[in-house]
Amino acid sequence: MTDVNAPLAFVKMHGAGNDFVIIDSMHQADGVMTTALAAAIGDRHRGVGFDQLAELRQSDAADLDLDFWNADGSRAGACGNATRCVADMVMTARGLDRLRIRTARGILVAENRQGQIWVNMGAPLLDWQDIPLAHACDTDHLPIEGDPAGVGMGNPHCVFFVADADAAPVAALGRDIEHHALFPQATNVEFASVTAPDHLRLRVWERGTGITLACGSGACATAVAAHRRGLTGRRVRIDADGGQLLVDWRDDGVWLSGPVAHVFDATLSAEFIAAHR
Ligand SMILES: N[C@H](CCC[C@H](N)C(=O)O)C(=O)O
Repeated sequence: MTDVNAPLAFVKMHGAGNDFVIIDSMHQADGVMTTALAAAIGDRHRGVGFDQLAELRQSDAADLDLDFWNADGSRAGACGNATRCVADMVMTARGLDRLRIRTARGILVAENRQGQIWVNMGAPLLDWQDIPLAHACDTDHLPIEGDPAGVGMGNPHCVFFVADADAAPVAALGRDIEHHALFPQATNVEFASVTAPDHLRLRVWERGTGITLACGSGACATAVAAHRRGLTGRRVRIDADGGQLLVDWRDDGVWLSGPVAHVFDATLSAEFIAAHR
């Protein structure tokens, strides 16, 4: 039996500044994470702090299963940057060029192309039921002031195109739109400006976390929304606050790449685990 109150080792990684705690539970019978424990680890004062926590689990359908938690302990159905970080870590450790990762969204494929890791985040969800929205509407032009677009990437996104993303009120508007009635499961909120037909500037308010330095699924959703509106081609560079992401919307799905950093390895004490489980 696994001692669920044993010390818990984790890896801190950054994907373009998107900040992750990664826990490897591949050799446990069950995952160790709970909502309460994720929220405690996610608290930057009481715990460690992260934008998302990702837990690796043994899979009967892919090379590994991957689950995501937000800083408030809520679950996220997709996390592109953490998927890239985990793919990089596991492919390096196992000497693989290709990896299949099962998330809540389904099986995602990661590939090493000339030393650069790409993850296929799957086809964008563009029907209102799938994002999901509360009622039928044109997902390219949501009935919200500012004319945002709605896109699902396994998690909901509300994308505003603005003249200058750097001047956008990300915190004030992000907090409001996150819980807008049109989004029954709340939403991530993107503020994007078009720099060139292959280049966007992006700032993000993440559901369950707040402002982050980058958001992979948000970058994918923004690239999809921009192309749908005829603003960009299918392959774009996206400048997030913490680094540059690459998005390539191909026939087989939306591919995501960008920088990855292994920051440190550490261990949470048994006392911390026992107090917060
Ligand atoms: N940072 C993540 C997205 C987190 C989304 C999460 N905040 C949600 O509740 O959907 C990414 O790289 O895709």
